[in-house]
Order: sequence, then structure tokens, then C-alpha cells
Amino acid sequence: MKYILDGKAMKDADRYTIEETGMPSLVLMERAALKTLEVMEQEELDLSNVLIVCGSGNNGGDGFAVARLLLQRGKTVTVVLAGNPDHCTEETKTQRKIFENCGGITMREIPKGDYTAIVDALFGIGLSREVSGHYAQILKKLNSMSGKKVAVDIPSGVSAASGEILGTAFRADMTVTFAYQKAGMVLYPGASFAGKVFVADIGIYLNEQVCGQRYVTYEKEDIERFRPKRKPDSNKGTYGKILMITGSSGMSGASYLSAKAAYRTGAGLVQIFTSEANRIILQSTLPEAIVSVYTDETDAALLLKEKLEWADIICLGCGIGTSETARKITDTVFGYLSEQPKNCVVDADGLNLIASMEEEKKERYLRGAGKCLIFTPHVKELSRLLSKTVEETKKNRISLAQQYSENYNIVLAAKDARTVVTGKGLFPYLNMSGNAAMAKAGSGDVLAGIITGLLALGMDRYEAASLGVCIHGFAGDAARETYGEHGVMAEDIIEMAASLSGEVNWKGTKQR
Ligand SMILES: NC(=O)C1=CN([C@@H]2O[C@H](COP(=O)(O)OP(=O)(O)OC[C@H]3O[C@@H](n4cnc5c(N)ncnc54)[C@H](O)[C@@H]3O)[C@@H](O)[C@H]2O)[C@@H](O)CC1
Ligand SMILES: [K+]
Repeated sequence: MKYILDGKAMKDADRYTIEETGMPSLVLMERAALKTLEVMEQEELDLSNVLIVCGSGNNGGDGFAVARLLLQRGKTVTVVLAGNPDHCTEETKTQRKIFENCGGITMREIPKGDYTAIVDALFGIGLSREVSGHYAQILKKLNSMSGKKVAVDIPSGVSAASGEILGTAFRADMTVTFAYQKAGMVLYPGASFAGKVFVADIGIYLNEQVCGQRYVTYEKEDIERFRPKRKPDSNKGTYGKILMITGSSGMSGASYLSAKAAYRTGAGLVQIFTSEANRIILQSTLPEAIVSVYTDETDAALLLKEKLEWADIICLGCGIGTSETARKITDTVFGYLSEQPKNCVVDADGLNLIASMEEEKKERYLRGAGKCLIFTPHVKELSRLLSKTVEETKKNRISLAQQYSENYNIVLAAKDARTVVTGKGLFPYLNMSGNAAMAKAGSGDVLAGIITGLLALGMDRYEAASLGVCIHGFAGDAARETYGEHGVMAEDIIEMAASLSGEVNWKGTKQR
């Protein structure tokens, strides 16, 4: 498990380390420079003729320190101070002086030439507004030059908080970032400007009461660490009775994928409640599942009540469509959960149907059932839940998801290239696994199934959603390795997720 910070939280960690623990700022800067150089050497960059562009803030100070270290190693270094020399921080002034005392020369304009490597030390986490004018010109020029591009701490022009490009940004091949990853180099589009990211420990640590935004993220090894172990004396009932209210006529695939994903994640018993049209196909493709059906003539809502009583955990929505029957089903489920809370994952049209309910009823349902719900909306579904435009939702996805969770106590997995999981009073989980090969029909059904399966293993809602998103992404990464960028199918993610979960390793042999 790791933390990811925005610029404000990182500044607070700097401040805490310097002011409260007494670690001198220049010591941190020296370590930052040494680590940057170490990574450049490790990555076998040609350092024979390096251009370093420094700003007047402490990011520029890091740049001067790297320049001096290169100089001391006998390399040719061209240093340009792009910021106003009078506005330099004390640390940057000191670093400039040391660099010049070692024989370095500080230029004010970028001299023409072919550089083997270009180091961006213009702005770091102190970037506070759009990059324009002289600075924008410099970044554009650097981007157009050949030579490997290295960003110090964060590519200049990328917002450390949101990953937005503030005007223009440095397009790095690699970024050496200090202490913690910044959200801006994880979230898009910033992530695609950062290149390969190296996190360097320079001795800055978080104060528990840190201000700003702090995210949690899981790495691959966390899957084994956090996923509950199976009890030796367990039976199928130990892992919950899952009711999956999924599929509709012509949409058996959503039922199949979500139920199979729940089983492969570890669920003991899965019952699918779906349209009569899906009975035969589901019984033949997934004989492990109990299949209960409604027909056009039966009252689906009435049948459903009995199933809801039976269930410990519910998953609603994958492939149910927005028919009148689906509407009645959704109404029944939310009505039931408001009275009798049972953990429930709501996905796809289940979300669209709750979003389209009449306000008073929706509010009553969300307030009544909020504490047992996990919603898994993509941006469009989230925009419907929030009654906002897709653009607005996309731009403020994380803060809107947080507000929604705070308001209703619902756990939200707000899906995107970087899915975020929010829960009331909790640090948001920011997911780093996954790739574009997963942008395929059925991938969301698989995620809903995995999260439901983790609930069945006894995880709480926020943990199940976070670990589920993490497993889903890593499984997608493994599937891409096997089937390539374009060839991944949703079902491959299920198989890979099962292997990831520790039952078998990548080659399919037993680990334990
Ligand atoms: N002692 C410390 O605090 C340490 C800081 N470190 C480095 O210092 C960086 C943070 O330093 P600072 O807080 O000084 O901030 P920056 O170096 O990121 O730059 C802030 C400066 O740029 C100006 N500025 C911001 N946005 C601008 C824009 N769009 N156009 C023109 N000027 C703009 C600000 O007014 C300020 O003068 C980190 O990213 C890291 O690289 C590291 O050396 C580790 C230790
Ligand atoms: K930078």
C-alpha cells in the first residue's frame, strides 16, 4: 500500500520534515539531486552534453544541484535560469552559488545545440497557475528538441493535484519524483507527460495530520496481503449467498460474466435472477450457478422479494436494461435495502434506473440504503447520478465522488482510466493498474462480479471495492500480456484475476 499526494499535501510533508523534525532543506535538496542523477545513470542516459533548465523556485534549486554533480563528474552541462534571479528562493540562490563556485556558468537563454539529455527543473509542485509567455515558449522549445527528457519531481506545467495541463507542459521520458507519487502524474493527461516514473526516497515523511489530498493505492503484492484467506474448515455457506440480479432478454452475457467473476473471486454460492430467456444458456455455460427466472407473465418484483430474503449479498444491474420490468426490479431492491440493509453492488442500468427515479423516492432510498451500497459508475453513469454534465463530472470526478460518498455514505468506485474509490471519512483509493485493452464490453460486469465476490469473502465495502478495482486492473494487465493490446476479452480478465488472487501463479501451477 502506498500514498499518492497532491501538491498541497506534499508541501505539507516538506514543511513537516524541515520545520518540525529539523531536517535542513538543503540536505533534502542534495538528496533529491543525487537520486535524480542516480536514476539517469541507472537508465543509461547519455550524459555527455546535458541541458538543465531551472526556475527560481526550489525545483530550480534541484536543477542547479544536479548540474553541479554532473560538472563534478566531468560532464558538459549547460544551465539556463529561466526564472527571475531576484525571485530565487534562498536554497536556489545557494545552489546556484555552489554550482558557479565549481566552475559552472548560468545562462539566461537556451543556446542552440544538440543535447544528449534535457532536464526540466522549471516548476515543481509549486506551480500555481497557467504557464504562459516566456515559460510556455521554453517548454515548447524543450519538447521540440532531441535528447532524453527528464523531469525533476513533476513535469513542469502538469498540475500536481489533478493531472491537468496548465497551458503547456514538459513531455518527459522519465520523471524522478521525490518521496511520494503526485496525483498529477498518475491521473490523465498528466500521466502521459510523466513517462516512466521513479519514486525516490529522500527522507521526507508524512505528518499524520497532513493537509491537502492524500490517496491510497495498492500494488500487486497487496492483493495477497489484503485478500481474506479461505478457512480450512469452511463450506460453501461460509462465503455468503450471493444474489445477482442481472441480464435481460438478449443480455445473458452480463449475467454470465458477473456471476463467473464472483465465483472465481471466491464466492461460495451464486444465484442469478434473470429473464426466462437466459435460463438455458446460463445453466449450460455456468452450471455452478442457481438460475431463477421471471417471465413476462410473472410478477418479477414479487418473486424477487423471496430471493432478497435468501441472499446475504446482492449485485444489481449488469445488463438488466431499462425496461419497465427492470424499473420495478430496481424499485423493489432499493425498497427492500432501505428497510433491510444488505451489502449490494449496483452497476450499469441499476445506476441509470436509480438516477432516473423521482427525486423524493430516490433521496429516501439513497438515505435508507446508502450504508450498504457500492456504486460502480463510469463517468456517464456518474453524471446521471449527480445530475451534471459529462464534462463537469469528468473534470471534477474525484471531488464529486467524495461529496457523494460523504452525503449518502455510499462507497463509489468512479470508473475511468484511473478509477477512484471513495467512502465516507476515508482517503480515496486511486487505482494504478489496468490498461486500454480492458476498454471492452463486459469488463464492467467482471468488475462488479469481483467486488461482489470480495464482499462474500467478508471484506468491508470500501476494501472490497478498492481491492476489486486493483485486482481487475492487474488482471487486465496480465491479459494484455497474453492476448495483446486489442485481443483481450472480458472473460480473460476473470481467468487472470483468479490466478492473480493467489490460487495459481502466472504459469498456472499451484503456488501453495
Ligand atoms: N526543501 C524543499 O522544500 C524541497 C523542495 N524540493 C523541490 O522543490 C520543489 C518545490 O519548490 P517550490 O515550492 O519553491 O516551487 P517550484 O520550484 O515548483 O516553483 C514555484 C515558483 O514558481 C512560480 N510559479 C508558479 N507557477 C508559475 C507559472 N505558471 N508561471 C510562472 N511562475 C510560476 C511561483 O511563484 C514560485 O516562485 C519540489 O517540486 C521539488 O522539486 C526538493 O528539493 C526537495 C526539498
Ligand atoms: K519540473
